[in-house]
Amino acid sequence: MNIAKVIVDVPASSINQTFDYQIPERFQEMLKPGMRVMVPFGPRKIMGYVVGRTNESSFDQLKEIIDVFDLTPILTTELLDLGKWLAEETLSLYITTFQAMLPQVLKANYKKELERLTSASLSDQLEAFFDRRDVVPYEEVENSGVSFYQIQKAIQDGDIAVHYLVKSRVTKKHVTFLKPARDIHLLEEALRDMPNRARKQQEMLTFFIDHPQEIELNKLIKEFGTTRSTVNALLKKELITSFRKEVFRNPYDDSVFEQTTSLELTEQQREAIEPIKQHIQENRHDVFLIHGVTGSGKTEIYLQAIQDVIDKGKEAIVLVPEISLTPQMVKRFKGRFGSNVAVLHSALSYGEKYDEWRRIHRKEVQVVVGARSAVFAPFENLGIIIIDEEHENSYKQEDQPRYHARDVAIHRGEYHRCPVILGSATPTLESYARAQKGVYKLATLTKRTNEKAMPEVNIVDMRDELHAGNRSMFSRNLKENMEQRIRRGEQIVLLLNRRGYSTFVMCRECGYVKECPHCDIALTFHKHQNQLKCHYCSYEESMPMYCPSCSSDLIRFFGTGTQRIEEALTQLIPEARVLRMDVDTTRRKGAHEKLLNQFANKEADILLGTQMIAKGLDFENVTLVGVLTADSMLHLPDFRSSEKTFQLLTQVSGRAGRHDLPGEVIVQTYTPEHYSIELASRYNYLRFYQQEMQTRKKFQYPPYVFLTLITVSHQNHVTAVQTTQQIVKNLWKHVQSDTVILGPTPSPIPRMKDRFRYQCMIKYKHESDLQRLIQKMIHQFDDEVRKNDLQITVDMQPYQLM
Ligand SMILES: Nc1ncnc2c1ncn2[C@@H]1O[C@H](COP(=O)(O)OP(=O)(O)OP(=O)(O)O)[C@@H](O)[C@H]1O
Ligand SMILES: [Zn+2]
Ligand SMILES: [Zn+2]
Repeated sequence: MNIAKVIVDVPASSINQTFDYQIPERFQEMLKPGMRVMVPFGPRKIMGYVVGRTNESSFDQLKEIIDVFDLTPILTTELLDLGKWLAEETLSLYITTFQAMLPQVLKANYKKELERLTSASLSDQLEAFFDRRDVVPYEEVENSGVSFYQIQKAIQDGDIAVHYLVKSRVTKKHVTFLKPARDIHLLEEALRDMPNRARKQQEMLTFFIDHPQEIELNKLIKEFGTTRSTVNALLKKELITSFRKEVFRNPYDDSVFEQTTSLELTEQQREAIEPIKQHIQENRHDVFLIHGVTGSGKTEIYLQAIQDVIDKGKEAIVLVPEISLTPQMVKRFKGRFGSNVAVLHSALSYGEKYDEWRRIHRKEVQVVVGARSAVFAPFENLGIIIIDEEHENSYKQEDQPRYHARDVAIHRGEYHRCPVILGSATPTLESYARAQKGVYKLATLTKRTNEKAMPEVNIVDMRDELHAGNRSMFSRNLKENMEQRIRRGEQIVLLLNRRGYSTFVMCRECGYVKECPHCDIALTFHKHQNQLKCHYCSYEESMPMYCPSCSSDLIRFFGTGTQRIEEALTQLIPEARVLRMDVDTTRRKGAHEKLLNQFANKEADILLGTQMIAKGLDFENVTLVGVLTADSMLHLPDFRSSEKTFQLLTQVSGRAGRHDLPGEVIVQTYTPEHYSIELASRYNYLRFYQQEMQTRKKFQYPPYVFLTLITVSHQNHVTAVQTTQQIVKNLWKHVQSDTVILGPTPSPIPRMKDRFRYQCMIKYKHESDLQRLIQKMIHQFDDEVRKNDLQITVDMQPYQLM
């Protein structure tokens, strides 16, 4: 087994394969799959991942591995296989899927150093190698008498640690510790011999006699009220010793979380958790969909299921959407499981993320709570994977590799034979349909745990406002209610749904929205050409002057930003204290949290914001939620727009009246009769599901069909069109008879960074080997891609259609 199979770090499809390298003698014993190596590649030296070892190669004259970066594998064999599977499923490169599983720090080649962790004597060679130093640059291993294998062993035994040195050394933090250097009776002897004027030293020595365990230097100085010089005096007399120890930066101070214990479950919770517990006990895989209204106690179910998993000595992954990963959320998991929880969050620094990842890698925790990429946590003994708010689009990565965390979770769940739990108050149609078919197991929670009714939702027809002469963004009803709450010292959340603004055309007189006659999707307004276009089928027409439905000339595209609303709001109700939360006010790190704290501390009456305020927030003083324009998302050029509207309205309504004070929701809309608005106001998910499924069936959208999106971009317009055309033509020749290929059409953003973008959409029911087929089509353009800067991207599960 002296040959290594290596995936090299060259992100090009022509290089997307393993290369064979000879393993030099000195790495023979220690090299394992999942380690990173440095290898010669053409004239360069590059990084690569060892994915296997073998005895034979079809090539002779293999080049040798130059260096090995890791002393323990950073990818388990499961993750290596997962990466391979994921690359094939999503048509990504192997190298990109491996990189996606690792923290940033491990994606590059950093300098390393070895640190001695023990004062016990090591082997002669290692002693010579360290040569009384605590830390030695890794390069010194090469010409020393020690072998890499010896070092590897010492790391496994905990005698040595290896550190990757990232810029500004963020990867590690060292702390100096002190402990007695001699037996206690010798310290006592020294104490008796100490002259009386050395009072401080006496006190400290007494302390060490009473507390002979190691203590952090800074802590000693602070708590003991002593100085460095006293410590130094004792060090010099060799009564105590100091040593450095690596501590992991824990971004959360675990001691501040109040510990909680399991709650007595409600009837509905018990029914939902029972089969999950059984699967955990029997090591069985299945996917469970928990459909529970907001406040129905889904999280408590997760917590108790995880407890079972921990009791079995296994591990748990909990995925939550990035924006829901609030301190409130972290607190619930840390509160139950304390420091047994690692948190993977994009707001952490590279170093902090790396530390959390290593706590998982070293099996120091059994639970990880994190955003999308936490699904790759390097656990080897998984007992459960939970995806909270499973309907969230952020579980889909919109970049290579274009994966959905749900698919990865299920794949890992099958491998580990453990349950996968999807939870939501508004499940995706895809998941709910699977549950209806029995592919997933469904549990339904209809009641809030506190038995409180859901807040009442009032719909305001904005067309009536216009007719009554009110041209502002705020209906009279909303204004009066806001004023009343402010008088009572209660708080208000106002949602401005900004996505989709200025893209669709609507009649403000009658609410009519121009849609594509072939696709049932709002046409997108292109300002420059004054044209309306369909982004699915490339249908287009010119912008009408009058509403085709009521002949009003008040037909126009829609658009207002949060800042303008804030201004209008302070004019309307001058006494209102408003906090604005949008991408602009939350750009800086920690800003999001600060705004929420301000609001929680009642420093403002109104929290005005975009989507990001709709999730997970829980303020007891909020009694009114206003949705300024429920329609804006309804008319996105996206077949999921009704679903997204329903989800958003349901989520945001769940923010009001969660505690003692009753809540109310006011939804302003130009299309009150639309089923997603009407049914969301009555919390009727099931009816919405049924109605939406009919639409999906009629127009052949998921879950009735699968979609694949191919996007081609090039600086030259003609090249982009022709390439797409050719792909479409070739595909037609090979697909099943019931498969449809739409396009080529210009992408929703037809030109980006001076590149023209065209796309085609494949709608299919049965294509057993579509990935391979597409791969073949694309390979024909390999030369163009390499030499002519052509780009072709494939999304096997497109979500962002605009
Ligand atoms: N069995 C129970 N008995 C009493 N209180 C409970 C129980 N289960 C959960 N709770 C409490 O009810 C509240 C709502 O529960 P939880 O947050 O778990 O619901 P959820 O379904 O996750 O809500 P959301 O979808 O809004 O996030 C919490 O304050 C929780 O502590
Ligand atoms: Zn009209
Ligand atoms: Zn169309």
